[in-house]
Amino acid sequence: MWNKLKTYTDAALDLSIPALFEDAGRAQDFSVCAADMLFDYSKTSLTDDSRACLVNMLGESGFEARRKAMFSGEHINETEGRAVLHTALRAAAGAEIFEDGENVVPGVRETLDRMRAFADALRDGSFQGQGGAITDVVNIGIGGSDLGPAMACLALKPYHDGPRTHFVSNVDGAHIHDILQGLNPETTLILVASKTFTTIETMTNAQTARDWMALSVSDPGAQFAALSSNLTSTAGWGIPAERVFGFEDWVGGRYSLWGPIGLTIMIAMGADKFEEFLSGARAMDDHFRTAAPLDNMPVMLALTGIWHNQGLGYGTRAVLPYDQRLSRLPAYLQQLEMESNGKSVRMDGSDTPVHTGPVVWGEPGTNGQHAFYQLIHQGTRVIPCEFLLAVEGHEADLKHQHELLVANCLAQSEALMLGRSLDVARELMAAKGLDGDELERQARHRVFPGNRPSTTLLYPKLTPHMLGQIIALYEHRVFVEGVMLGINSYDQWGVELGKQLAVALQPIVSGEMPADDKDGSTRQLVDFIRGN
Ligand SMILES: O=P(O)(O)OC[C@H]1O[C@H](O)[C@H](O)[C@@H](O)[C@@H]1O
Repeated sequence: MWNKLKTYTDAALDLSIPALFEDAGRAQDFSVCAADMLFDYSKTSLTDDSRACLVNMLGESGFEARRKAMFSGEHINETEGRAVLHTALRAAAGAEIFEDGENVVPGVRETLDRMRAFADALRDGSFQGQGGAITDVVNIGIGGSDLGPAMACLALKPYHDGPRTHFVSNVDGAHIHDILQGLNPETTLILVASKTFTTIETMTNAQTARDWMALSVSDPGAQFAALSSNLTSTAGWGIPAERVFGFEDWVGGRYSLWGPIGLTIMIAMGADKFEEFLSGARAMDDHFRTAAPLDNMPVMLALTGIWHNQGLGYGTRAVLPYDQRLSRLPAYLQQLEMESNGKSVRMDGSDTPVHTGPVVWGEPGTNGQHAFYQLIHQGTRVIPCEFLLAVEGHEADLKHQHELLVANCLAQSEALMLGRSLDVARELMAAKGLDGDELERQARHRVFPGNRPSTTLLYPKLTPHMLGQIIALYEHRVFVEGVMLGINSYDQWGVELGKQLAVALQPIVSGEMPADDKDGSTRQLVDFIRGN
């Protein structure tokens, strides 16, 4: 399958992206409009033929059957024997989705109703802390139990009208120290968010929070709630069932913000807005499961990714939201994409013949422009850039700033594609009065190679509904890329080894055990730490 693509990638290396626009219809032909969004991938080297090859490869990968299998609750997470049903968390009330013969939607809706009642009680003050109404909510969780809700809470700041929200994830005591420092334990609620309820960082921070609260209130446990699929452990931790919001093992941690793990989002902006967030994701689900490949936004986002990474060998992908409130989107996507598709063995146990997921990274524009864009424009590596941009900002009184933001975003994709030729650079230097060797030397530094690919996702405004669409778009992109690679996007065995070794190293670091059986480097590090 990958050999077929090589014919096109070889040819693409000599293509001029600007020249492709001699076809007046290119921008439109190489774009997808769906659900009020525009995904423009025309500033890439994809052509009709290479795109058709990718669409064929998609067909050969068994994509359609796999998509159906996912939505219908089959156990496509084969290494863990689980279904992959985060889409059920946002299904319409009344929908029917079966897992092991049971319709899971009523249970999902019941949990959402319980979340709503709890969030309402916090927001209207009927749930009281030991010093009055709850003013602050701290979500203690890590990975999927942190990145999603933290990213979404920041993204939807204009909609916050509930208690303040905070996130603690790192086991580094500095994190919880700095967050709790400014809070009143009598009016703070702690949400312990952990699918497994065993993650050492989260359980350690939760205990620290309980100790902190116990210094000021007589019943610290009364201001704790749990978001988890491990109901035995939440009970063991002393959190009463009415404040435990559970979910099933068919929700992967990095796909879990649509249910209980999203409770912080619901508390911040209210259950109705949270429903809008879910409905956005649902709209993207409906689009993804029905649209033909060329009209299917997640599919084309994925095929563009495959073209750049597996096809052309560009090993990283920059995600560049020109939207300050999406500043945590790159971090969120790092887990979503790199934990999902960072594999090297296929479903059948064989090695993958091509690279799997790319390195995903990024920062919001325009900040990144003043930091790392230099390398994107003139460095030796080609880095496909994925721009995201809202047509309208929330700050009506700062429209001129939004226009500047938009202009910058468009300017970057234009500059990447068009570059600046040596001739133009020479003219610039001549205009500055240079000539001869010095003109030539200076001009060379001012050349932009151009022909650098980027895509742009435009959306009207970052509302709860729109954010739901955007996140679901990326979730489905990961699915499509995973299917084409033949890997399981829904396990994460690669995080296990370090965790096990950390447990074994703790008594060595504290000095209770010798480091004798460790390698020379680890022994040296331990000696230095102990010696200091
Ligand atoms: O929600 P938890 O069970 O605490 O897990 C938190 C995180 O820990 C792990 O190491 C996994 O790699 C992540 O996928 C997960 O989101």
